Amino acid sequence: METAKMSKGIPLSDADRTPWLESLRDAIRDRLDRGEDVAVSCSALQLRYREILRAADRSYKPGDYATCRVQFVCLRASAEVITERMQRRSSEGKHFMPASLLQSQLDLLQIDDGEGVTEVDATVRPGDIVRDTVAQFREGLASTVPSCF
Ligand SMILES: Nc1ncnc2c1ncn2[C@@H]1O[C@H](COP(=O)(O)OP(=O)(O)OP(=O)(O)O)[C@@H](O)[C@H]1O
Ligand SMILES: O=C(O)[C@H](O)[C@@H](O)[C@H](O)[C@H](O)CO
Repeated sequence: METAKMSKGIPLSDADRTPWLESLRDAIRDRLDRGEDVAVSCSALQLRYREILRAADRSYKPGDYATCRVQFVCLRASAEVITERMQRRSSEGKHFMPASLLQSQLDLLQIDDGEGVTEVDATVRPGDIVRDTVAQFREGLASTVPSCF
């Protein structure tokens, strides 16, 4: 239903997104409960959406972003780069989402300093994006561990 709406160029509402975010939260919680790590790729444009996903960590206290087991990476690219990628993808008939919806997504995107979202350049090759992401996480973790040497 949501994909039909988007393919007509209509942005989703919070009511459309909430059940999807809650089911993702439950899937993440299942993995965490089993002691597994998991990486999920989804659109979590707003703080309130990310708070739903952070609740996958049963110990999460709202606002305590740094200690939450759910951490976010924002893949950054300019509107021009994203538009070009989306147009290529929809012209190949590979995706339901038209490039005309991009502006509505950028209007919603909210990443505040202090929330601790890791930002990574998404214009490089996919393998380099992964490498940069891992490096940034390592740096973040290293800064929380006191040096013994
Ligand atoms: N690092 C990259 N370099 C070049 N092209 C890329 C890169 N990452 C993604 N693309 C291309 O951009 C388009 C969109 O990429 P992708 O499917 O990863 O976006 P997404 O926003 O995660 O997906 P979705 O819209 O389904 O959430 C695809 O056609 C993909 O091939
Ligand atoms: O919340 C939303 O509006 C949707 O999740 C969209 O962001 C798309 O489904 C996603 O980007 C895939 O193209």
